[in-house]
Amino acid sequence: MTLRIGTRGSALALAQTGHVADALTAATGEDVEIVTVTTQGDTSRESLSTIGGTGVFVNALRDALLDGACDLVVHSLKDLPTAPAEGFTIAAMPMREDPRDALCASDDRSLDDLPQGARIGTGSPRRIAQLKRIRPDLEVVDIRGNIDTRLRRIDDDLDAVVLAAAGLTRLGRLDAVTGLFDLDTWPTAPGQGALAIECLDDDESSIAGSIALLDHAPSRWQATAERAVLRRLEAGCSAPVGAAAWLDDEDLVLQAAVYSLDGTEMIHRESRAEGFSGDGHGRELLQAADALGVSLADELIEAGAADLAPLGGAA
Ligand SMILES: NCc1[nH]cc(CCC(=O)O)c1CC(=O)O
Repeated sequence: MTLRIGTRGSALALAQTGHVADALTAATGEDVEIVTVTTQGDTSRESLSTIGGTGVFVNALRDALLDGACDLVVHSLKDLPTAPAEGFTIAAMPMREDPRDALCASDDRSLDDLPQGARIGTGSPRRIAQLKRIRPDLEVVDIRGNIDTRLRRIDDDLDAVVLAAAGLTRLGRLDAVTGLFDLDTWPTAPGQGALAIECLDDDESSIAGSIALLDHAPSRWQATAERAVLRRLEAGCSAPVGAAAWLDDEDLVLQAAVYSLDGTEMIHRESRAEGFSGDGHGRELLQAADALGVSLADELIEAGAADLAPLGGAA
């Protein structure tokens, strides 16, 4: 049997899918074929929000599954809405990459090295708020486009850009990184650095079982807790919300923050749950991770998170 993997055609998506293809071949011994799915988001010159937000990428890949054009698809988990999609299942979350954000500045400068008023590029409301919080003097410039396009702006018209370390790692562009932000002062997008491998939710097929060989339980626990925060807040992927979970021995630690868009206000909470051990892929630990995220989100709401910033809506 040949396993056909659907992917977007961006350099990042192809790099991610290449890793999944190699891992799948190694784990199953099956042949693997990569099917590039062109989405409206890749070809249209309209802005993403005009054509339906980041959902256009996800929907085009799901349509390819429904049409039978491929057997599985690879998403960046942070771009995947938290609402469960009927008829589809996330059959694996492989070992996650570094979830941190990275600074890429010209002349090897760190954030502290940047002069007053330096121009720094990002289009993410969360990153804008986090930057304004620690360096209110900087001029934040709204930028779009793929990772290479953004990196080219450094030395062109910007002093620096902020990007996910994971994307830079997967593209072999760690050379551009001049600083990394600590998760406890700079929690990133829920699920950042993780991949979701999705297929049809079909009991008759053995595909989900093959894909499940790539699942990495600790990555799934972390991502599940982080995404539960976003879901409970009813927040979209462009909300100024950061969440970061990690394992401290057998405790799952979760921190989350909600920011006002101008960065002047922040509500930050931390919580932990015990008993996350072994390579248990069982339901109970996933439910416990989800419950940890839900209760932390409730603490944020209790503290006034919904008044700080618009949480819902697409990009
Ligand atoms: N929203 C775009 C996007 N989706 C996934 C990544 C990077 C890889 C990842 O987080 O897994 C990026 C680029 C970025 O935020 O710098």
